[in-house]
Amino acid sequence: MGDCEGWHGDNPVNISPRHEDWPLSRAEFEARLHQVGEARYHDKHRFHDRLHGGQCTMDEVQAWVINRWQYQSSIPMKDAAFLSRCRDPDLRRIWRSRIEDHDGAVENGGGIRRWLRLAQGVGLDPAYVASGRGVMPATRFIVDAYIRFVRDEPLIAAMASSLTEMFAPAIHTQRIAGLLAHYDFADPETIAYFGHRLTEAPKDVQFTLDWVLTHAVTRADQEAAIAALTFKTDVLWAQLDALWSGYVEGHIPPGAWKPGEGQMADRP
Ligand SMILES: O=C(O)c1cc(C(=O)O)c2c(n1)C(=O)C(=O)c1cc(C(=O)O)[nH]c1-2
Repeated sequence: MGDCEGWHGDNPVNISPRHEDWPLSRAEFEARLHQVGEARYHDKHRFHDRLHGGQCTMDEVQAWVINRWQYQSSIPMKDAAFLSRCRDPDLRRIWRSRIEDHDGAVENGGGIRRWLRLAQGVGLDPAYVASGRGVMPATRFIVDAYIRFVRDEPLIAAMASSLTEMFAPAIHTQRIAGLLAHYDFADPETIAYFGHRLTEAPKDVQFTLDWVLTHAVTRADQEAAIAALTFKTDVLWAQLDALWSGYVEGHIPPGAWKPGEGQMADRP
């Protein structure tokens, strides 16, 4: 047969795996995950430049708070969906802290209550925001896709989809500085949500990244994890595309919040 290196015809005795099927080393795999964030994370979306740079109108800020509520309030539901299929008590014990971070205890609440404090700070009635009435249809569909993904996909992909949080501390740091510099509503209390995430997200990432790097050992599982992270960057990016179309360009879809609705001042 002579020199047949790299030849993969239908010779049944040639069973060596093709190069593209070889598992990535741990370092290569981790680098590929980071590349997804570098290329596609929503810190590069023009809406964030506008928000952090102080160019958003208060209507745009309110639209962001209302729509992002859909994401915030669904995160514990997607984590509950994850727990519902997880047979390992050690994994469940670690994962449930994500729900605790958002729901908190009765007295002080958690991230969800802090988001509603932000809503109040930007002049919205928190009960209106919590009702979810003003959320755009696109935002609902996108967030719903994330919950379904975590509920239905293999465990490694479900876990890897949360790894966008690797890139979140940098955007939260930018956001804290940008909001404090440019908007009167911003003070340590109204934007407390983001400060808390600076310690919560790295704790989640440390565990999940190690778990994914350790358990995704075949090339197929590694590629599935990278694809899951890519999907999740789409979830985040598409929400901002919808927001831009609705409230920067002014194409507000039927049923979505209209500027002036749900204001704190309208509270009986
Ligand atoms: O403000 C942001 O840019 C941002 C991004 C992300 C993310 O990367 O998914 C999360 C959050 N914030 C966040 O606050 C949060 O609680 C959170 C949970 C998750 C997740 O997928 O489980 N992502 C994120």
